[in-house]
Amino acid sequence: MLIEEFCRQMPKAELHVHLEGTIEPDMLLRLANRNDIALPWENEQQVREAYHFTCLQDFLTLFYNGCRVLTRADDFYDITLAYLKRAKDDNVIHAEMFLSPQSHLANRVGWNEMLDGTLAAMAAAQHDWGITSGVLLGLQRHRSEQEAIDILREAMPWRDKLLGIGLGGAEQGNPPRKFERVFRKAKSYGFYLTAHAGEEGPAEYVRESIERLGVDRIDHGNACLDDPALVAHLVESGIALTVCPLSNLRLNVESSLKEHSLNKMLKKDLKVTINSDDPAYFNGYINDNLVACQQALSLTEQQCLMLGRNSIEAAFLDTNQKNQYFGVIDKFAAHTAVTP
Ligand SMILES: Nc1ncnc2[nH]cnc12
Ligand SMILES: [Zn+2]
Repeated sequence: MLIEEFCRQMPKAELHVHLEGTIEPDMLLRLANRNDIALPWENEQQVREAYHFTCLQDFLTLFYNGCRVLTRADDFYDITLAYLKRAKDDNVIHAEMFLSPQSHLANRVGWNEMLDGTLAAMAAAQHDWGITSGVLLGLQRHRSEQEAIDILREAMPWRDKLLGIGLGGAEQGNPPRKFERVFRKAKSYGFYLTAHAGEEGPAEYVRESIERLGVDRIDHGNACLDDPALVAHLVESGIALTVCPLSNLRLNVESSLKEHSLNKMLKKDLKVTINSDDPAYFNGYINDNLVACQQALSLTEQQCLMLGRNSIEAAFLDTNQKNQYFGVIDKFAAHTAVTP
């Protein structure tokens, strides 16, 4: 088969996707209608036309506005199931998804609505399609650390059902060190830790996320390339970067896929994975991202397989589960020939 088809069919994990960023325009309009929420758009085309951004903040304003359509457990169920179905169709075998509690609490939507719906859809997707998944609470960095600590405390009843925490939102001017205490607490609860860093912010924020927050993974991480000692540390420690190429283009973090940091990251042996971030807003799911990079950078079959294996290695799964998934990829590779 052609390498493009090989990328699409390869079993993979998605490790960086925001559930609220998966609400497609038709779903957005349907949920708004169902919950009697006024939106400034009347049809799908108007919604799509609004999805043009010059920077991260531009996008975040629309993202938070879109969160308003989610009010009941059913809404969270529907968006989670729709994403997992779409991911399964891209041959995703495991997904780790951010949920942004502060966005919903600000809209007077409670924890039961958010998590009962989301977790029920995850169980249904595993039962029906065999796809495994986990939820990370995406804390907002423009809000206070005290608020993040409160969020962590409020999430305690669901502790065993959550994978961990992440840090997202407007990066510039909101350094990771602001959240040192909350990350320490989360670690003590046995949570996995990750943070968006080096997307719009500097390499220093990637370094701080590692040294002061103790993260297990970096989301994006593009700016790390500006600091050779940091790159060496990332390579040596095996800390993975969850790179989101089409998101980077849409938010003007990178100017083209041919010039994308991914190329340099691969050359420097950084452990990179390819992800979609907010696929409904950036018009690209994981396979769209993978195929676009393969085409732009002429990635080889071996490089594509490495990206697939990296996604399992960097997942917050136990060793047995990882070995099982490595086996699935190996079997795929052994039975699939790429036409030159
Ligand atoms: N790309 C991104 N960066 C920071 N916060 C986000 N929240 C959702 N998508 C995000
Ligand atoms: Zn993100």
